[in-house]
Amino acid sequence: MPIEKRKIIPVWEAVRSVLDQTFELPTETIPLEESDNRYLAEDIKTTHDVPPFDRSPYDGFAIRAEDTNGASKQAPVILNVIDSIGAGHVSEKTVQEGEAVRLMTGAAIPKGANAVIMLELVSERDSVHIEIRRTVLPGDNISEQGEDTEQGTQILKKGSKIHPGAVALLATFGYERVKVMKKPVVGILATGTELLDVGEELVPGKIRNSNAYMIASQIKKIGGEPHILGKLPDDFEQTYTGIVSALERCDVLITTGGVSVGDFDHLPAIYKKMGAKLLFNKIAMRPGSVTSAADYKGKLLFGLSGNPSACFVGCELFVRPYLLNALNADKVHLGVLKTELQEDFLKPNPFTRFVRSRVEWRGSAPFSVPVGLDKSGSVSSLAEANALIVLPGGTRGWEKGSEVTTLLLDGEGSVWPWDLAEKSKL
Ligand SMILES: Nc1nc2c(c(=O)[nH]1)N[C@H]1C(S)=C(S)[C@@H](COP(=O)(O)OP(=O)(O)OC[C@H]3O[C@@H](n4cnc5c(N)ncnc54)[C@H](O)[C@@H]3O)O[C@H]1N2
Ligand code: MOO
Ligand SMILES: [Mg+2]
Repeated sequence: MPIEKRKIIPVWEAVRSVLDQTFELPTETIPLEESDNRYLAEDIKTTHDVPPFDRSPYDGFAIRAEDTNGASKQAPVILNVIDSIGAGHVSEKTVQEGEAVRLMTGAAIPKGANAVIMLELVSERDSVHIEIRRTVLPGDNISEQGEDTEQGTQILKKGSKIHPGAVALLATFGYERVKVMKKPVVGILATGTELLDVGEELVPGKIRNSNAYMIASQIKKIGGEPHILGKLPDDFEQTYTGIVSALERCDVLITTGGVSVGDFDHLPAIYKKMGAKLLFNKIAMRPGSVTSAADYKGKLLFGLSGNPSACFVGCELFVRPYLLNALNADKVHLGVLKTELQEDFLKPNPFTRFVRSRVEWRGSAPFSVPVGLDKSGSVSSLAEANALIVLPGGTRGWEKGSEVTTLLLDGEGSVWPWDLAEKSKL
């Protein structure tokens, strides 16, 4: 049988076509303590001023600043202490001329007072008299109501990922429960007669199914809910039926293996039989050139390569933005950093390469060091990789010391890292 000719597209075009497919995720309301790393389904506005009342930032005395006019070492001012409060209490007294209220950090400033002096700066004559030897100005040491943020300010955006700081704000404004996007359910099906379960002993010709677990871990990190739906032998009918029934149980289906041109690579024919609309099945990238995607009745099927590194890269470059887009995130792609390449890649490659690497900082300068075997079938390169060096395809190789774009596997993502590639038509 002649091998079908595939249309090769650049990476950014494949990414774009994935982003053009959208799907709606429902929302759910969950306890604040369970909201870490979830995506907010609504904008959050402050429901009150912070602080909600004028308060003391120090343990000290609330006073009337004008009472200290002219105070000095030689001419100290003596004030009567009329009350003493800790945080959480409000004094019922009003500070009048010559008076002070002893108060602790976080306590509300009593009526009549307009400044606070720290405990260390006064001498206590007895339990009800203090001596002040300096001039205090009105407003000194008062945390004013609303100085941190005012009521009605938009403080967190729909689509932002809930991190510890966001949790602090949600708690501040009384969100015991938080409205978040439901996690997209991602079905994962591994194909390959050679695949053993993780707990099985090796036998000749077989390998363990590592991709399904790797993808599940990537999906969790991205913010989805992975469902490993098992593995299928390289049999057309079984794979076809497996995929069709798996699609009913998830929002997105990822398969691994069987997308190339081999005798047992059934995915292309399965897409055809299903009537799924192919988005792409050949990308000018390495690893992962055979990464495929197809739309079946509004649901996306990602056909990732069986080769572990190719599978990993395909998930990061295409599945990540697709899921994060549905979660309303704004930085749906991997983060970008310019780094100095630490190895020669002198052989020109027509395809853009994504080299598993480690970004290391020497002082304030980022360097990228390729890690492990640079082959798409390699799994060891994934052990230490925290980044992918992007080596645009073309007629030239890349020398050690060149500045290269690097995609970061951890941390904040980016809005669109493909600008350069797009402009140069890579
Ligand atoms: N004649 C050609 N051969 C190949 C081409 C090509 O263009 N012409 N492309 C090569 C490239 S590039 C890649 S990438 C692979 C893609 O292969 P498939 O996606 O069809 O995947 P399989 O053939 O099923 O498996 C490839 C490789 O990966 C191992 N594998 C599969 N599933 C898993 C799993 N779940 N866990 C771990 N490892 C897995 C499998 O045993 C194979 O070694 O095709 C090239 N060939
Ligand atoms: O598609 Mo393969 O992963 O390029 O090496
Ligand atoms: Mg194959």
